[in-house]
Amino acid sequence: MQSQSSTKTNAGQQRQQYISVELRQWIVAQAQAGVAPETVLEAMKSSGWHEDVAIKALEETLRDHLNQQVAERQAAAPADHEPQPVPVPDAPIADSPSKIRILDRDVTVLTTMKHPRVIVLGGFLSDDECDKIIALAGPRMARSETVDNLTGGSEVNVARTSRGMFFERGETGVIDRVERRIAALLSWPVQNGEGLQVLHYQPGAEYKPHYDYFDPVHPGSASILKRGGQRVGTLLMYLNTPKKGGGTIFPDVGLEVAPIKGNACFFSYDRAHVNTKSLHGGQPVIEGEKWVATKWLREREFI
Ligand SMILES: O=C(O)CCC(=O)C(=O)O
Ligand SMILES: [Fe+2]
Repeated sequence: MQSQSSTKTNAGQQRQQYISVELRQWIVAQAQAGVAPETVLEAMKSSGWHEDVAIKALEETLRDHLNQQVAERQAAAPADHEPQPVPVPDAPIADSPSKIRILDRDVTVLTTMKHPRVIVLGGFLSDDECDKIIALAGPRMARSETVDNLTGGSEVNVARTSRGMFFERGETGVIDRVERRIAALLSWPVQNGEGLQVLHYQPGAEYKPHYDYFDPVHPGSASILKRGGQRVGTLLMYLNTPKKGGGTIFPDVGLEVAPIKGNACFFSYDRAHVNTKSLHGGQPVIEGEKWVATKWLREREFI
């Protein structure tokens, strides 16, 4: 091994020397072979290196090597950053129908958008279905929680000041009927849906803009994704009509969907990425209250 680097003279001046390419390669090779840094350092010292200079050379070389590896990985696999698109649920609206028959109900197509994919439907639920769901959910409401990014568990979040609860899939007759209607509307199996969530917002309560998919970079996401893969679509069903406020907003495209009793707002996201423009939130309720039911759809069977 050559001993070329900067080294200190007795007078404390620094004499700059050159860390050769060969030396760098040798240091990297030692690290790759699993040789402990202390052993590499000892080898450098015994071939004439000053300890502090050798440490600096080691640190710099390994840091540069790591940075280069990261850069190479980023250049070779942009998919690491934007996941590949996956199939998503969608409604049969290709020929712009004003109404679609979904099992037992005629549903009006009010608004559609391609990017983000948003479909607003009129009369998706009957008034009676809305009232029944509120009555069933009411006694079971608790402060809404969101997913803890670190553990995958849930936690109370200041960004979400509604109260909420989850039904089991197929828990009662009305829940089962609505779930089957959703599956028929979106051609997506009932089994791929999470249990229906009901939220209740009082005046001032809101749900700040967020994404419904789980960001894979968060350590907590791995355990969540095991139960049916990613979320790929959301169907919001408005169970009442607040007097003022409470719209669902999509800030990336300046869209606000009015919360009207019985109407539904569907949106999908084919990858866990901001480019889906699926950022959305529940505006603060200004007057009255807001009840909404959310069905999240997964890639696979949700167990
Ligand atoms: O209340 C809303 O309008 C939005 C609800 C929502 O984003 C959610 O439940 O994930
Ligand atoms: Fe959401």
